[in-house]
Amino acid sequence: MAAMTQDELKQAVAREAIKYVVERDIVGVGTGSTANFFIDELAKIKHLIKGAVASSEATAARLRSHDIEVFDLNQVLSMPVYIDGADEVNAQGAMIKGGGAALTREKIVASVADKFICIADGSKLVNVLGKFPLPVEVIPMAQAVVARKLAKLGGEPRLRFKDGIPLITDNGCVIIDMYGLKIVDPVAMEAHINQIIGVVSVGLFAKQGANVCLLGMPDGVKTLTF
Ligand SMILES: O=C[C@H](O)[C@H](O)[C@H](O)COP(=O)(O)O
Repeated sequence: MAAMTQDELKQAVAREAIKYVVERDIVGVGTGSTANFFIDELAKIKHLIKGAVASSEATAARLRSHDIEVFDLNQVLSMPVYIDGADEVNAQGAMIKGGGAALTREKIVASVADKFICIADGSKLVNVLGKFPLPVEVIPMAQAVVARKLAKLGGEPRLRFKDGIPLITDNGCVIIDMYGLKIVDPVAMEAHINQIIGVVSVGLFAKQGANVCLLGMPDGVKTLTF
């Protein structure tokens, strides 16, 4: 039997995540290629849910393309689950996110949900977070001062570019990626970066990490519960 492709692994966890969707309620939806597979699965049961809250403009557009109603978070008091991918996850459920530049809205939507269901192919599980560059969303005028402060943490801060120009997020901000940072204490690192003036948010989801992680493995979906 041929080995499963990464897309097939992502599709498998997206399918599994549907089991966590609560009928007649709102589901928080993340951003990225794995979340896109989830949206396509969600479309198949859209008649059973009330609607969704999106963590990015791209996710909102994909949800709407399937005729899934997208609610403004300001109109939503609570939601049972937030379902999203990750760039790295450790055995305690702490994650690096923001490879798709949606970290801030992802964190905001996730903070309203009762449970964070992380969906990822098995290659995202790591012992120590930090091989994937840690994204930090920053107010543009503070870019240089924040980069200088981030450099003191040991890694190399690099402004993220797209098509030759600095990437601008859905929130009108820039992203500084921290290369080579070994994150031994994710909760402390998240708190430290959060207090740097000019930082909007950091792509470390440690204080509020995943409650469940569905990992796509060659022999099936592995479920980690935290
Ligand atoms: O900003 C993007 C998000 O945090 C994504 O959830 C993360 O980058 C994982 O994306 P993918 O499922 O494409 O690997």
